[in-house]
Amino acid sequence: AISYRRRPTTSRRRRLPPGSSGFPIIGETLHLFLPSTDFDLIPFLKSRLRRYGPVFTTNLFGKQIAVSADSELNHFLLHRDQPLIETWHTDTSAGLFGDVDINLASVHKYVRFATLRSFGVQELRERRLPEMERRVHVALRDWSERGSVEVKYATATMVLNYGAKLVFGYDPQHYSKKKLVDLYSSITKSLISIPLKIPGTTHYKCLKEKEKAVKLIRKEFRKRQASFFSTKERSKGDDLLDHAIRELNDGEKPYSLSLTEDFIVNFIFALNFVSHDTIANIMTLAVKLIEDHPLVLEELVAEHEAILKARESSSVGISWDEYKSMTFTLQVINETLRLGNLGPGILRRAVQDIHTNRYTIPEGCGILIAISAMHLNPDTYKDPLTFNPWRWSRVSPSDRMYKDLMPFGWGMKQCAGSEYARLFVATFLHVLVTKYTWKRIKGGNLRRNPLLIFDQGLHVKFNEKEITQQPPSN
Ligand code: HEM
Repeated sequence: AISYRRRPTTSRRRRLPPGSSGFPIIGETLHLFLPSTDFDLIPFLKSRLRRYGPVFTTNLFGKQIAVSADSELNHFLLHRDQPLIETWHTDTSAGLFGDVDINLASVHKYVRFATLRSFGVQELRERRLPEMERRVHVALRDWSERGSVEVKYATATMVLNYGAKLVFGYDPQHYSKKKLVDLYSSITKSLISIPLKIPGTTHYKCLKEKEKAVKLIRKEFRKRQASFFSTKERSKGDDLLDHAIRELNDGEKPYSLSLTEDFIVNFIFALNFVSHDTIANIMTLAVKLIEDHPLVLEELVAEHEAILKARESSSVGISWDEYKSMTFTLQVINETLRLGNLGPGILRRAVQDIHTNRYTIPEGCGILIAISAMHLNPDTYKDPLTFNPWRWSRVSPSDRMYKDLMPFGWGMKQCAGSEYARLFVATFLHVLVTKYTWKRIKGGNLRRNPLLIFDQGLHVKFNEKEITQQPPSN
């Protein structure tokens, strides 16, 4: 077992984890871009873990990084968080999202609080479900009327339009210029790109798209700010922006944070991004995986038809209790999240020397908490590359399988949108399997660059199910 100390033992003074640093400056960065086969770990992680064991050092993007696939160490680090470690970004994502410094305690608390106020369990339970389900119905009906649909783009549109509505009242019909989803789609493409602000580079184009998205959000901010002062009546609006504007103008300083226009606009920009791309990826993966596993589809259909059958005729849509009773669906979602691994892991930086009984991770060193490697560890998950939702039946929260499943992170900074994400995917699957069938037309091949992408997209034909006439009962 690993143990932790405040100071290094003299015999093991500052022993770094094993590893290699590659070429000067670029280090081993290029290895990151060697693609994986399907769901497997990227070859770079796989080969280094085999060579050095679960904790090793490398040099990526010109920075020294300790990579940990060690369950115990990762739980410890995420549990302790500050003052031991802090959130960290690559220069590329810092350029994009850096205006919101999540390491400041006041910023972190406000971001969490404001996200949960719009997307937390209480809101989901009391208000969000009917509208969420309605939007899924409308989207699927629309897709079924088309020849073929690219699922990632289609789900991203559905999820972003709903999320952005909750955040700043976005309605795509009111915007004639480029749609928000298209701006964000181009940003996704360059999340891992070399951060050169030179015209023509991917990163440069991406920053330009960010400016357009920010402009659109800022325009809405200023419109509401003006009406806050011009109308005598207090706005009763309650999207995230309405709350922020009231807090700003009332000088409330939530969590001692002085809100500013720039902070609010940039926070909304970042939240729109994290709240849709992730969910759209998981929905797309689920569509692919379920089609590839007919027994999974069969059990899903059975679960959801049973829900419809048991439902009182007066209720119109999914209830919270029904969602919580979707045992198999939640297993399918867990398994999709485990295999899906949208990125290699979570980035942190050591704020002070971290001594374990084996190594020291030095102050300033980046830390990649390699969640993807934990999710595909054969010692924890038998046949880790197999999509097997049944592996989650009868797993209790104290089991290692359960503890090591951390697609949403773990500890103090665990994802504030995790329940919203699960609920959205469950609602989508409910409507999909009860009312539609689907067939892949083309695409569906995965690659990690090292973030998960569908090379040619996933093109699917959706068809509405023929409703079989029930014989009249006597
Ligand atoms: C499948 C979907 C999602 C995945 C896999 C995911 C993953 C993650 C992960 C791994 C973290 C932790 C990062 C860290 O520890 O540094 C995180 C944090 C966060 N996520 Fe998500 N996320 C998802 C959906 C969402 C959604 C839908 C929202 C908003 C509605 C959201 C909002 C946030 C926020 C605000 C944080 C920061 C929390 C904090 O620092 O306290 N995420 N997410």
